[in-house]
Amino acid sequence: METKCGKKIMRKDPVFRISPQRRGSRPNPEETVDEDEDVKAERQRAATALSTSHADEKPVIIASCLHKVYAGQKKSCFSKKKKKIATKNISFCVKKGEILGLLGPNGAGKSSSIRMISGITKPTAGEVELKGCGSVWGHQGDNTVNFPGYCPQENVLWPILTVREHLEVFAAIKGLRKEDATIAISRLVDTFKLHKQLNVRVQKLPEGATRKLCFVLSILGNSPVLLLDEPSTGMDPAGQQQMWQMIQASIKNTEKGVLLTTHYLAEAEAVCDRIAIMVSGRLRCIGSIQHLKNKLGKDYILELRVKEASQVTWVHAEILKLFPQAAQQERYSTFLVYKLPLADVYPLSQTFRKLEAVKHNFNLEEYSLSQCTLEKVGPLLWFVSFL
Ligand SMILES: Nc1ncnc2c1ncn2[C@@H]1O[C@H](COP(=O)(O)OP(=O)(O)OP(=O)(O)O)[C@@H](O)[C@H]1O
Repeated sequence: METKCGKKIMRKDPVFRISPQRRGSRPNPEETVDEDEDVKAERQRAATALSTSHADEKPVIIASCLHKVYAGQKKSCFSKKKKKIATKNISFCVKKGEILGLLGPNGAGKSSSIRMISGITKPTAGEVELKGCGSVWGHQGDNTVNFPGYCPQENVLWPILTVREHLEVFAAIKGLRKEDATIAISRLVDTFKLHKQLNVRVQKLPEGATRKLCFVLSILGNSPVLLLDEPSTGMDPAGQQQMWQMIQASIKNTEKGVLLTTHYLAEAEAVCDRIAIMVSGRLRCIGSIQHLKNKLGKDYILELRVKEASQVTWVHAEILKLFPQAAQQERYSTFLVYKLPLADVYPLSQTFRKLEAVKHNFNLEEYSLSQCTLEKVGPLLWFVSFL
């Protein structure tokens, strides 16, 4: 390989990148303050899971008190190195058959977390245990050499190797027997329609196809743990859909677990069973999508379209009379939008009766009452960073 690719390329070699370094860090004893109940409960779950000796009860991924401080760079020879805290004592588990989404703005610490879990980056403190790969960082090391399926954020591939050569090299590294590798590769090539690109060198592939190859390489070998760092970046919508289906299909009714980082709420909502939100290195929220909506989007959105502009003032007054805590969000000519707190909306049957009366009395064209979607919750997520 070295003769073929040259030294420079080998330094960025994906094989070395996926070779986990092991152990050497201790759990962080630092107390965590002002954490929400869901985050605290997850921390406890991770700690308990680490200490259990029953293999059946172990989650697929356990990350406990992961803390990462980067040394930082000197701005000048006179200034001191400024340390950067990328993650602050984060803990979570991924259960069997679960896809956990790690969501957060740029610089939240998602990639640092996934790199520590994959074994590539050494945590400053904390423990990681992966099913089938043993203790990546922590006390009870073993000598297991299985690799997790890892799709890094950057496409770290050999530019002059073809798609086929990548698939074959990765199959060999992951220990697949020749006949198993042939079957697995041909299945993946069919699923992702890679036939035409099989003999194309990576340097000639379009961005979306390169990303797809990275993802395919991560799922090759059937690892029980899949770590996907923004896998769909640069893909077209059809490619994204294919990938989402593949992720779900590959873990359905299995004992595998997936950790997926994403910027896209739509992706998290489409693929993930639970979502963890990271802001400024801290875990701020973890749970099902419904939990997230309940926690961050307690409000309902009422949208009304009035037929005649002359009626708008009357409709507005009526809405405030019926729902005293309604907060008007927008008004475009005859279109009105309000935010209604939960207390004003329940019981829903009564609210719909009131709205039907408004529709009838004020000749509304239409109205809708809906709970915040995850997309609507979106801006609130980033708002959490100011809490
Ligand atoms: N090798 C490094 N050395 C110094 N600081 C780093 C290093 N890697 C990451 N950081 C810093 O740590 C913080 C967290 O970065 P990280 O890449 O984990 O965030 P992220 O949530 O994955 O962001 P993005 O979505 O943009 O990838 C950022 O402020 C980043 O600048």
